[in-house]
Amino acid sequence: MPGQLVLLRHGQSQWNLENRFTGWVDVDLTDKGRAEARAAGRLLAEEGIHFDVAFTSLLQRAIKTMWLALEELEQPWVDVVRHWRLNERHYGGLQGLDKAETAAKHGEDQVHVWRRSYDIPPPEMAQDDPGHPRFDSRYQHLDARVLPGTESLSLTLDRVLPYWHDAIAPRLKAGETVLVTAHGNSLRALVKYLEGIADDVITGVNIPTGIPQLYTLDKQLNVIESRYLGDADAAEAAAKAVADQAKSK
Ligand SMILES: O=C(O)[C@@H](CO)OP(=O)(O)O
Repeated sequence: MPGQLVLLRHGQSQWNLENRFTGWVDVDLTDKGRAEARAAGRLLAEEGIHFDVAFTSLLQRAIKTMWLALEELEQPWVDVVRHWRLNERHYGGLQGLDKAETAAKHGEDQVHVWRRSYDIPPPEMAQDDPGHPRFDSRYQHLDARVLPGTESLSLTLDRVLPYWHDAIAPRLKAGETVLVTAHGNSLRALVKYLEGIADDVITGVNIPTGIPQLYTLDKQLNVIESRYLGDADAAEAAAKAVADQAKSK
């Protein structure tokens, strides 16, 4: 019997609150985000989940969400593995910009293409931009050629998948229960792969902050069942609110 998989998007971050494109910028959680992370831990406790391993990105909003959820779950001892391949999709030149202002300037349709199309990346961040990941010490051990200056969802999936196959899938196949705490778009990429969602359908998928999504998988890791824990209507409303972030006011 393969194990269970829980996907958890981080709680509200400072730039979720300010409605700014975030990507690889390492913003912290807000108080609300920390509360969401703890609430996620309580939902996992109610479900009686016992994790064997937890994977997360190199960005503090995901790392801290994972800590807080595991603390609330009273499983702070669970093995934790952090990896850059679980980082958020790199938002290129949009990082730091206000989503509604960007929609007012470029049009909602263009911003929807940048946010949700499968294979059209946002404008690229210049290689010499001080915010480029090649100047960030946490990525210094990597070949600079793998570090993105922008990413579409398709490019995000291309860099998440090798890590899924090498590190995460073997643990599930061994029967372990696995937590992946990551980001709106790195998780959309994974969800697209796991559920076999078509390129034109993934554009309508939005992942709410801080609500655990529980997957039951078969031996080949095909999805048997998936559901958000807690109140289904609340999860749906929260996903819609994410979709609406880039409406020009
Ligand atoms: O800003 C971002 O990095 C992401 C996730 O917060 O935003 P969006 O939902 O617009 O893709």
